[in-house]
Amino acid sequence: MTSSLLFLPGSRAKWCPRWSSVRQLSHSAQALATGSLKTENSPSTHTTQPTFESLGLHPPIIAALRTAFPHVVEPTKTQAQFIPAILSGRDVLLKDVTGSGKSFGLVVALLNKPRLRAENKKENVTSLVLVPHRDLGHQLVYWIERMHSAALEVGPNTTMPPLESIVQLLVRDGGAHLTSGLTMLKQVPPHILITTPQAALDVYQNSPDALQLNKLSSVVVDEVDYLITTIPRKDPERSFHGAVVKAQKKVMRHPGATRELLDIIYAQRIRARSDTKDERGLASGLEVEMRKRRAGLAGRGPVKGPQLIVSSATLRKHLANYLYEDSGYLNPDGVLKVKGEGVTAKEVGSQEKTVVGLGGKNVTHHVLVVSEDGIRNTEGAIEAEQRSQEGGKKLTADILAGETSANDIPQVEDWMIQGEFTFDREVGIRGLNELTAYQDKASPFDPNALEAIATAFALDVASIALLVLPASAGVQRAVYELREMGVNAEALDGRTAFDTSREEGRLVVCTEATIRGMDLPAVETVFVLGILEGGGMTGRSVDGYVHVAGRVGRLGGGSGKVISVVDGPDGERTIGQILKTRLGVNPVKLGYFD
Ligand SMILES: Nc1ncnc2c1ncn2[C@@H]1O[C@H](COP(=O)(O)OP(=O)(O)OP(=O)(O)O)[C@@H](O)[C@H]1O
Repeated sequence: MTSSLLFLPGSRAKWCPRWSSVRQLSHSAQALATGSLKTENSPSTHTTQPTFESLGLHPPIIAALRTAFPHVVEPTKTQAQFIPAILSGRDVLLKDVTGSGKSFGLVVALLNKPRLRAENKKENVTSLVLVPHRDLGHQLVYWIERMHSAALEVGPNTTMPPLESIVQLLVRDGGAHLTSGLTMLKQVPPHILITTPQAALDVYQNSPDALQLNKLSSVVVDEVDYLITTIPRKDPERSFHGAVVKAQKKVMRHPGATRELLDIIYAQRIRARSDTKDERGLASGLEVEMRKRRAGLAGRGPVKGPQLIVSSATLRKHLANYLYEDSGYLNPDGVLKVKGEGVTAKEVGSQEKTVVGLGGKNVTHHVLVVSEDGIRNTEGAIEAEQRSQEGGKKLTADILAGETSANDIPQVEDWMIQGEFTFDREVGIRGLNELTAYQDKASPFDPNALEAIATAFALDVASIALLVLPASAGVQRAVYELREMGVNAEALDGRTAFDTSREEGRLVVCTEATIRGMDLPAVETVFVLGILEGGGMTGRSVDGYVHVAGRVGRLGGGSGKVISVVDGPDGERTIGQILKTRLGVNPVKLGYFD
């Protein structure tokens, strides 16, 4: 196996240091990577501000990065911790607030990794990146595309691999993953393959050799808590033991595409792990057995397998424990656990020093309650002036690590464990005018709720707003209803979402499933219809709110509004608990609904 790198202007010898020499570039990067510097929760261990150079990234990649994204000058704290670890091949458990640059940093680090080649010099897929939905895939590809074009700009006479040999996206769009997608994958195995777990599994089942899962160098699971369902560990002191065991069994019966893939990729690690493991009760014993069977394992083997990186803003304890202690996916020696503290506004060029998360200091949260009687602010909402005196709270992912309660046992619905979410893109192709089918069918949406959203959109939004629906709601139907009310609404489409030349004054409709991890810096307001993640007061609904709210005020610098629209006393009580009790946020009044 030999290595070469991407973005290689001019002579490879000049621009393509081997990884061993790259590591010598920076003592601090090495120390971070090997764990001899304390990294978890301790960004202050740096005496000097880390730079992309000091982390060990290659100069051509840094040049392309800064040309394509002029606002990205130096790494965020969290990037400074995990980029060296990724470059050195360590496994990483990554948790930091929304908008702290996790996905972006992952992409940059993977680009920098040595290109994997087989003995016969044929290129292999180096990194497999699993994302929960196609639009996040489009976003990651878009970032790489921009860096690729910038690299050509920086060095127009350079030898540049074509984009498809750097990155490919494999999703189930009309079955393309098994036709043109598969053909391309076989012809030109890309350095980075971005895919939804279900599409990857289909390809594996159809053509096992195409993905070369046994040769990968890295596997990334982005938004891991959306892709892997875990159940809080049973607590014998509590009365909900039966419910836990039932939920665990359901997850084991339907592990979801992500676990199935990881079971295949990490078969050897799992075997080594399960051979030495104390089986601690029904759940783990049964689980190990099921997974051994799926992986077709027998006998003892060495601990091998590609580096695994998992990431989310909301990585709850039971998932982290599962990954770390039970799954067998991680290499027990030297996993780097990054638990970030968010991004300081100072880091992104503001004078403010407050640590921000959940959209941060300049993001306000609002609750509208709708009923037959009209639209009102929630009881107890504070005046905007009062809120600005209080200032923003320090909200970090730590708040979300709360105790397990009976309510946190998720209702394991099929959509939660399938690992792929789809919606009909036909509307974008045919045009909404042809959608007459809805005319004769009663709307599933509360007209008062849509009216509240339409009114707030008209009064409040100058640029782009998001409307986030529960996962099972019909996006196209909501678009239709809103258009009937005169709102310039459209369904989220990752292929066009980043086109900044498009007109503003748009309401982009999506579900909580299809907005996970999306970075749309122009979004100034997020509307949330109802309570997400099943409707009740659970850890998942808190996390759901955090992810959705994190679509505004990205990287701590921006401002914005998150407006929840609920109906009835239950909805009002639940959103109140999520905001005030779990997240420590006071809802603020929207003056025009007084
Ligand atoms: N080092 C940096 N300096 C300035 N901006 C950055 C830096 N890294 C990333 N960004 C910007 O921050 C934004 C958020 O990045 P990204 O989507 O990677 O965050 P995230 O932590 O993955 O968020 P989420 O948890 O919501 O998925 C992007 O617009 C990206 O351009």
